[in-house]
Amino acid sequence: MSKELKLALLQMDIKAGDPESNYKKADTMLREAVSSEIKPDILVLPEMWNTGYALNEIERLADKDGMVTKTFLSSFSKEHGVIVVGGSIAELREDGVYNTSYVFGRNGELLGQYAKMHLFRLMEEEKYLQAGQSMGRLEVEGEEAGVMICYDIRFPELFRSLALGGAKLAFVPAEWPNPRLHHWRTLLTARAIENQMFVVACNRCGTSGDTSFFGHSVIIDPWGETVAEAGEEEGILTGVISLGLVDEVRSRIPVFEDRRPSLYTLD
Ligand SMILES: O=C(O)CCC(=O)C(=O)O
Repeated sequence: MSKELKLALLQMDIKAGDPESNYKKADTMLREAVSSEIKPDILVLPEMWNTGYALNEIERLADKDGMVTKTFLSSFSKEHGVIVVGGSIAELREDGVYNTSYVFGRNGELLGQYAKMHLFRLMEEEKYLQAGQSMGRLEVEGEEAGVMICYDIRFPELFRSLALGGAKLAFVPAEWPNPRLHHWRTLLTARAIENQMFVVACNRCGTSGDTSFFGHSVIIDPWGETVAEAGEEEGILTGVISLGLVDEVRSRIPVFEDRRPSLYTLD
């Protein structure tokens, strides 16, 4: 059976260092998305949407053990019977701050969580954040899926491992800035084509200090075709995908059967 999923990506402007206003904005956009005509099954938020990149004050601003965010997203999922891929937030744990994504199911249950494992040095993440130690694997509507965050798309091994584990769908919350729109599009498209999977990437928009973010949240199918792509403005991007296309593409060009991993060695 070919599973159809209706998606809503919340391309949100984020106020650095102002969680209160960001929670309000997320709440407004989530409500807008569930009442939209498409009636989405899955809603996706961008990266670090609670605090933005207020890294200097991140320990003070971060959500302790993610409790505020988990309560908020879990009750929203349950109230509306939807799946929420909660982008990511700054989460304060005992050993520091993590860039963490939570995914909640239709009954408000936690389907999975993932802390960003590749920290982005260009934005000095490694000075302020702790790196996650495991992949973001989860099951969505009975299908294997993965969550990766922003810079992770530069690491094809991560996507390939998840795809080898059966993932048909990858969610990518991001705060990907100008001027690297070309990298954003190309890397996301490559990850979709090489792994023959859907890639659902939700970027932020707006500016933060000297950094501007181009939006262009996008849904890409396993052929590398764009199902839907946003512009630069704040708003909700919707699209419908059919997971049956993954099996179709994988049987037409059997990349996974044709791999020769025993030969991929240097000696
Ligand atoms: O890799 C890039 O160019 C952007 C990555 C990034 O902004 C991030 O991971 O926060």
